[in-house]
Amino acid sequence: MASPMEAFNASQTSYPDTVHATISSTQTGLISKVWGNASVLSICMSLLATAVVYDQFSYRRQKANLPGDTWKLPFVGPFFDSVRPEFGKYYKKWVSGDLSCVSVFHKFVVIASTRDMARKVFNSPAYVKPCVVDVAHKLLRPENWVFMDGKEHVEYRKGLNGLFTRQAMETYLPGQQEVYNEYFEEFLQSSKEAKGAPLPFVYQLRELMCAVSCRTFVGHYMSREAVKKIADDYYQITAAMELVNFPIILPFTKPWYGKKASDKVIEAFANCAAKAKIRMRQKNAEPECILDRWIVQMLESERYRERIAKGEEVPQEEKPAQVLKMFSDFEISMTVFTFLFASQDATSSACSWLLQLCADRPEILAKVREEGAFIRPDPKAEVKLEDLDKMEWTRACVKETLRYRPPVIMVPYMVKKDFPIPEENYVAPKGSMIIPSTWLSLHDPEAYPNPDSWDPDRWISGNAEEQGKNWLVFGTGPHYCIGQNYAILNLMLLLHKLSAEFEWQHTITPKSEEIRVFATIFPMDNLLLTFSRRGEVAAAS
Ligand code: HEM
Repeated sequence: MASPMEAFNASQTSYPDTVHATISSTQTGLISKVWGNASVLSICMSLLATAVVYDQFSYRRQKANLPGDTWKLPFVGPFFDSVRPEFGKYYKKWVSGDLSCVSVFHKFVVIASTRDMARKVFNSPAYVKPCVVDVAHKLLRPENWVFMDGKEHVEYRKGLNGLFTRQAMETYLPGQQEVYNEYFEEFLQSSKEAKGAPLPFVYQLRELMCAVSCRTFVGHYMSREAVKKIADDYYQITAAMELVNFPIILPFTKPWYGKKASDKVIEAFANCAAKAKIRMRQKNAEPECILDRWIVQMLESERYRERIAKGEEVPQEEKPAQVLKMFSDFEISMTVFTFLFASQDATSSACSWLLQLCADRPEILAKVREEGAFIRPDPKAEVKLEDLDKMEWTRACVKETLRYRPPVIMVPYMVKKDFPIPEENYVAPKGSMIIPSTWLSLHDPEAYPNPDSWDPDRWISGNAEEQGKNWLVFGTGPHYCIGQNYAILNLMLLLHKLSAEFEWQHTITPKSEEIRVFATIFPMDNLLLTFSRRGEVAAAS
C-alpha cells in the first residue's frame, strides 16, 4: 500500500504546470490566511488574558486586607447577584467584617456594615459624596442638587428646609387626607370584589404612596389619571435602580425604560410648576403643596430683590429667611422629582411592613386605636398636626417598624479622594463606591435589646429614643434625609386614619417575614390583606 506521502507525490506529478502553480499559490495564500487569522486570534486571546489578569490584580490591589472573594468572576463579578438581590447574601456580607468588598464590572465597592463604620462614611463629606446608585445620575440628571457637594449642597439645601417645617406639614395634611380617604375606599372595594379573599397589597400601597407624595409635592396641579400613570411608570424607575448597572444605557434594558419613565415624570412636574407659578401670583392664593410653598418663597425673594434694586432700605425682619433665585420650571421639576425619587420606594416599603406588623399584633393595634379614639373621637373629623403629636403608640409603631425593617438598607456613596480608614488599616481608593449599611446598627442588641422582635413599647417605656447614634434609618451627616419628619408624620397619619375607620386582616404565610429586596425591602409574599370597614363583617365571613 502506498504511503500517504507517495500518494501525494504521485498526484502532484499528474497535474500540468499551470494547475500546479495555481495550487501552490492557493496553498501559500491559505497558509498565510490561517497564519494571519491565527495571529489575530492569538492577539485577541492575549489581550483578553491580559485584561482578565489586570481585572483580577486591580481587584486584589483595591481589596487589600478586606474580607471578600479571593478572585472575582472575570469582569462581571457578582453582577447577577445585583440583578436578583437576595437579602441573605447582603446579610452575609455585612457580618463578614466591619468593612468588606465586591467588584462588579469596573466598579469596586466597599461595604461599611457596623454602626461606627457606617457613621464614619456618612460623616466624611471631605472624602465621599452620595452617588445613590450608578444609574441615578442618568435618571435624575448629573446637575441635580442631590449630587452637589460641600458648600454648594449646604446652600441649596437651606433653601429647601422651609418646605419641611411644622407649618409646612400642616399645609399638606388636608391634601394627604383626601388621598387616603379615596384610596381606603378603593382598598375596601378590591376586597369586596375578591369576596374577602386576601390580595397581595404591596402594589396598591405603592400606588397609594405615590398618590400621597404627588398630592403633597404638586397638589391639585396634576390629575388623578396622571398620578396613576406616574405610579405605574415609577415601577420602571425602581427596577432600573440596581446597585451596579451595565456602564451604558442599552435600548430595551431596565435603565432604558427607567430613563424614559423619569423623563416623563420630570416633564409632568415641570408643567405643574408652570401652573403653580401662575396661581401663586394671584392675590390671596393659599399654598397647598410643596410647589406652592417653594414658589411663594421665590416670589418673596423676587419682591425683596426689586426693593433693593430700587434703592429701598429693607428692614432685616422683612428680608426672606432664605433669598432664592426664581428657578425655571425644569429646575423646580428636577428637585421635586428628587423628593419623589427619595420617598417613593422608602415609604412604600415602610407602609407595607407597618400594616403587616400591626395586623399581626392585634394587642398593639388595639392601643393605637384606643389612643386615636381618645385624641380624635370623631373619626370623620380632620386630623390636625397637634393630634398626631399626642399619639405616642402610633408614633412608636412607626418608629419600631422603621427600625425593625429599615426601608433603606444601603446608601451608596462615591469616594472622591483616597479615604483612609485607620480603624481597619485600609484606604478606600478614589473612584470606588462605598456603601454604609443601616441594618446592623438598627439590630444592635446593645442599643435595642432583643432586636429581632418588633416591640413598639421600647419607644415608650424602653430607651430606644436615646439610641440616636444607632438610629441610621434616615442616614446622618450633611445628606441626612430632609423628609424624615414628614415621612414619620405621613406614616402616622396613615396608621391612625386606617385603624380608626377600617379593619385589615393579614394572611400570614411562611414567607411573610422573609425579605424581598427591590431597591428597598418588602415582605416576600407581597402582603396578603383583606380590608373591611370597622363594625362591618368582612365580606368573606
Ligand atoms: C420612610 C421613608 C424614608 C426613608 C427611610 C428615607 C431614608 C433616607 C436615607 C437613608 C437617605 C440618605 C441619607 C444620607 O446619605 O445620610 C435619605 C436622603 C434623602 N431623602 Fe429620605 N427617606 C424617606 C423618606 C423621604 C421623603 C418623604 C422625602 C421627601 C419628601 C425624602 C427626601 C430625601 C432627600 C431629598 C434626600 C437626600 C438629601 C441630601 O442629599 O441632602 N426622603 N433618605
